[in-house]
Parts: sequence; structure tokens; C-alpha cells
Amino acid sequence: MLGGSVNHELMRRHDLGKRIQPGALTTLPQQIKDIHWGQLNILSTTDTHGWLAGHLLDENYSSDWGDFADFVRKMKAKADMLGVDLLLVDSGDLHDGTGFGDATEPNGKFTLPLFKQIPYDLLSIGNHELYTTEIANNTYHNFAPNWGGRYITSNVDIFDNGVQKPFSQRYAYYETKFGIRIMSFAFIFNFTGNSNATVVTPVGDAVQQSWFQQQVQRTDVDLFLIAGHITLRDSPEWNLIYSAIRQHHSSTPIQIFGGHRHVRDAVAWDATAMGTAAGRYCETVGWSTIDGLPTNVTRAKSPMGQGSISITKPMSGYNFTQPSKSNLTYSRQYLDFNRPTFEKHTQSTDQTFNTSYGLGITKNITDSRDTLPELTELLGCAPDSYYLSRFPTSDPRSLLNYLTTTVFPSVVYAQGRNTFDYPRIIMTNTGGFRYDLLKGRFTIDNAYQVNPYQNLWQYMTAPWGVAKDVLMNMQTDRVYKRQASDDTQFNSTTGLYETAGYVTEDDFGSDGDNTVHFDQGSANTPHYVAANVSTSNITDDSTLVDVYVTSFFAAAAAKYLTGNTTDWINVTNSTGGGFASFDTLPAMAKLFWSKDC
Ligand SMILES: Nc1ccn([C@@H]2O[C@H](COP(=O)(O)O)[C@@H](O)[C@H]2O)c(=O)n1
Ligand SMILES: [Zn+2]
Ligand SMILES: [Zn+2]
Repeated sequence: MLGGSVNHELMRRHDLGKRIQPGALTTLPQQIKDIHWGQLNILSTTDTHGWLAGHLLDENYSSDWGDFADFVRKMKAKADMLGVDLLLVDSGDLHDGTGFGDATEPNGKFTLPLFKQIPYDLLSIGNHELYTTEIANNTYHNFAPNWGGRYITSNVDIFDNGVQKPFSQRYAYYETKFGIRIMSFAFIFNFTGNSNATVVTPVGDAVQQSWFQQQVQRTDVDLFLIAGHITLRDSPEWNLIYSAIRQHHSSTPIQIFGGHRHVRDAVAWDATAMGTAAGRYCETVGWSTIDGLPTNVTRAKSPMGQGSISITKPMSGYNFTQPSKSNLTYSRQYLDFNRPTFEKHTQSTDQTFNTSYGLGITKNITDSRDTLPELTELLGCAPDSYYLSRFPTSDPRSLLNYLTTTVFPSVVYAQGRNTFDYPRIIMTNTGGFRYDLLKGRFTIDNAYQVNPYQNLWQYMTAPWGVAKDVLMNMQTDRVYKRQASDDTQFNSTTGLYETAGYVTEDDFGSDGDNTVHFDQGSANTPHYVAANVSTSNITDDSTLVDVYVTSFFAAAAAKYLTGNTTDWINVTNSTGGGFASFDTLPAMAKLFWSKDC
């Protein structure tokens, strides 16, 4: 049951001036399914983006990193008791997403040491570890070496004092406690936005390299366990990795952990190759199990629980020329990141769940946050809730709709250029906006969650004839993507309650969500959206308009205007400093929202 004690505990621990979402606070019993324990069990996370303090406004995901630490430790003890293996995998993107992670110098000052407290067995790098030289260097020097050879970067290099070196280990070979021989690689997608202190080798080239060919041809492997900061579904990179392994191992099991797309998903390549992705932002813990692997150790006890699954919908494009049948059985569940879930699967209660290990981490979060009082400073009261991807952009409840109809026209303009004499087009990449804007208190922490980026607003003047098509042209330009997919309902069949949340359909069916929710909704978003301000009376293509973009995609947008990137002029704030994408909602809050929430 989602207990009220969870919220009181959170308020006590973090006391962050939290706002409670209408309908989000519930003490009502919900259906959390049992999980199957297999021969090999894997807990996975991805795209945590600094959300280690938990979701203070959404009880579905209200646990913090201390709770997760105790959950992991208890699950490990349970695995030992059952005589089965339990591994932990993370697929990268630790930065950019919360004030707790990003409002420090260096970025991740508090979050990275906390992340290191969890005994991960395999980690991959994400693109958010590679955008800036500062974060890349910090990851290289202070984070990757922590993992005893399990922070694997199969296709990333770094310039260390001018010398190009592997960022970390390229692969790892190891044997589990109960005798499964594993070969691990970890890749990032063919990312091109990395700092020039680093090199990302396209996956297709990396799998041709001699070190990979040597390792992939080993015969002493029971399982290829691969992490990757790569979208799981329909990914050319995963298909290349899968094929490179299958070239030498026609049926050796391959278990993949993807990420980057911020969704829950599971994909079957063939009957012994499957992958899972565990969502985003400490909302989801992935649970994947395999039975039937060869092992050189006799297990003490049998695995337990129901739940092995069969492939219901093989990934499109794959025709199962590789094994279509096997003796392996799989299960997968997407666990909600909350105390009732963690307590249920560890047979604990609110009183018995936490130990000094988890409580120490929670205290560390509270103490660290106390050194950042500015995070909870009230900027204004958001007048309503606006959702990033639950509703189409035409819907007034869509954040992108609110930005283009209200926020951008109100606050994005260069000094003095907000009158009818200056028609404006204000465009953003939708990927820059990363989380919902929720009604009530809006703080610096919330600002980081909605848009953490310091991309500078810039403008140039262009004739309406070209400016009017810039949005359409950018939709098909190189993609800076982001796509994704409160209340409580009583389910009279189960006699339990359901909250709005994820409802996932993957290659194994629709029973993957461990807590039963009703669908919170999802809508595809375009890659860019724009506000047109004072343009409705323009009849002449030669009329000049101001086109606003951010520095993140200014070079691409220039191609459709003058073609000249030097024509962009930075928008400045009242003190002459830059005005960044991060500053947009705080400016709106300060100027236009009530201060009495
Ligand atoms: N300076 C930046 C960097 C990235 N973005 C947006 O974030 C997206 C990547 O985030 P993931 O968590 O999906 O890796 C990227 O596609 C951009 O849309 C940005 O706006 N500014
Ligand atoms: Zn991400
Ligand atoms: Zn990513």
C-alpha cells in the first residue's frame, strides 16, 4: 500500500517546501505484482539524471537513493539465500536534470559520490557525461575508476594530456557467484555532440576493431551481458552489436540493457537475445530474470515465483533466423521507485525496511541539500500543471503549448524588441524541456528539472519569406530528439486503487508494469516547436522578422535563414548577462506568476 508515512518521511527527510499534486497523495492500496526470481536476476537503472533525492511531487516515485540502496542490499541478501545470482546494471546519463545534481561546482558534486554507494556490476557512459570537457574529465578521473573495471566504454576515448586513450575498460570478463561466465561490453550510440576532448567511435567501426573481434570470438562465454546508452527499439547500433555477436555465437544468450530514450521497454532479437530499458529519472527499477543458463555450480535452492514470459511480438524487422526456440525462460518487470514496492519485494515493513546504510545515504542527501538553500527558493506559483508528453501540443495542458502560447511571447525577446514593430518567431528543440511543470510552488530545483540547459537565447533578423518555413525545415533537420509517451481510480475487479502512471506494451506483452496503473497518456512530440508573435498581419515576404533560437541548434537553424552563424546576436538579461533556456521559466515566474501559492 502506498502509505501516508512515505510522504511524511519524505517531508521530514528533505523538507523541501514540497507541493502536493492534487490526487497524487494516496494512502490507498494498489496492486503490486509478485516478481519471479530466476537463476540470474538483474536490477537495472538508466537515465537517472541526478534524481537521487526522489520525486517529491509524485508519490509513485517517492523513494530516494537511500531507499534504493537498502532495497539493493536486501535483494542481494535474498539472492544469496535463494542461491541465485543478482547483478546490477546502469546505462548512463547521470547529469543534467535536477538542481541537486546540477547546481553544484563541479556538476554532480553530491550526486556522483552517492551513486558510487550502490554496488553496480556493469555501467555504461551516457551522452550527458560527454557534452562538456569538465564533466567528461571528472567522469574519467573520478568516477570511472571507482568501478573496478566494470565502467565500460567500448567505443569512447578521451584525450589525456593530449594522448588519446580508452576512456575506461573496453570490456570485462567475469564469473558470477554461481558460476555463469559473462562477457560484457558497453557502448554509447553514435553520438556526435560530444566535447572535443573525447572521441566516440561509431558502433559499426568499434565492432570491427581487433580487441572486440578477439573477445567476441572467445568460446568460454555463457552469457553476453551488454549495457548501452542506446535506444533499445529499432536501433541500428544495437542491431550491429547483436549481429557482431551472432556472427560467432549462433545461440549464446545475449542480455542487453538500453537507455537514452527514457522509456520502459523490452525487446526480443531472437529466442536467446533480449533487452530491457528501465525508463528514466529514478522512476523505474528494471527487473530481468533468466533461467536455464549453463553453470558450473550446482545451485543450493530452486528459483521461486511465477512469471516466465514468452515473446508475443518480435521486434519488427527481425525474422528469427537465429534461434527461435530455446530452453531459456525470461521474465521482466518495471518496478516503480517507491517504498511500498521496495518493501513488498524484500518482505519488509515501513519499520524494518531501512538500515543504517540507506538512512546514512538519505541523511547525506538532506545535509547536502541543506548547503543549497537556493534550490527551494520560491520563484513564483505555477498557475496550472502542464505536461511534457501526456497530451498533444495542441492541448492547453501540454507544456509545449503553454511555452509557445504564453511563456515565450512574454519573456523571450532582446531588449526593446517586444513591440508590434518587431514580429518574432521563437523556436525551441523540444528535447531541451525534460519534465512536467506542476501547479503550485516553482523553485530553482523545479527549473532545473524542466530545463537544465544553459543554452543561450539568440536571434537574427530574416525576411518572412524564409523565416516562416524555419520551423518546418528544422523538423526534418538533424534531430535533437525527445519523444516519450492525477488522479486515482478504483478498480472494482481487484478491489484496489490505480494511480495514473506508465502502461507499457513491449515485445513480451503488457504485463511488465509491476504496479498496475491507468494510463497517464502519451503523445508524440515534434522535434521543435515555435511561437509566432505579431506575425499575423504580415503579407509581404520581404518583411523582416526576428527569429529566436538557442545556441544548442543555432548553427542548424542558420542554414535555413542567412546561412551565416555569425549573424546570431545573444539576447541579454537586464544586467547585460546571457539569457539561457534554463532562465526562461524563472523569468516567467518572477514577472508574471503569483507569489502566494
Ligand atoms: N545542451 C543541451 C544538451 C542536450 N539537449 C537536449 O537533450 C537531449 C538529450 O538528452 P537525453 O537525456 O535524451 O540524452 C538532446 O537530444 C537535446 O534535445 C539540449 O537541449 N541542450
Ligand atoms: Zn537521458
Ligand atoms: Zn541520453
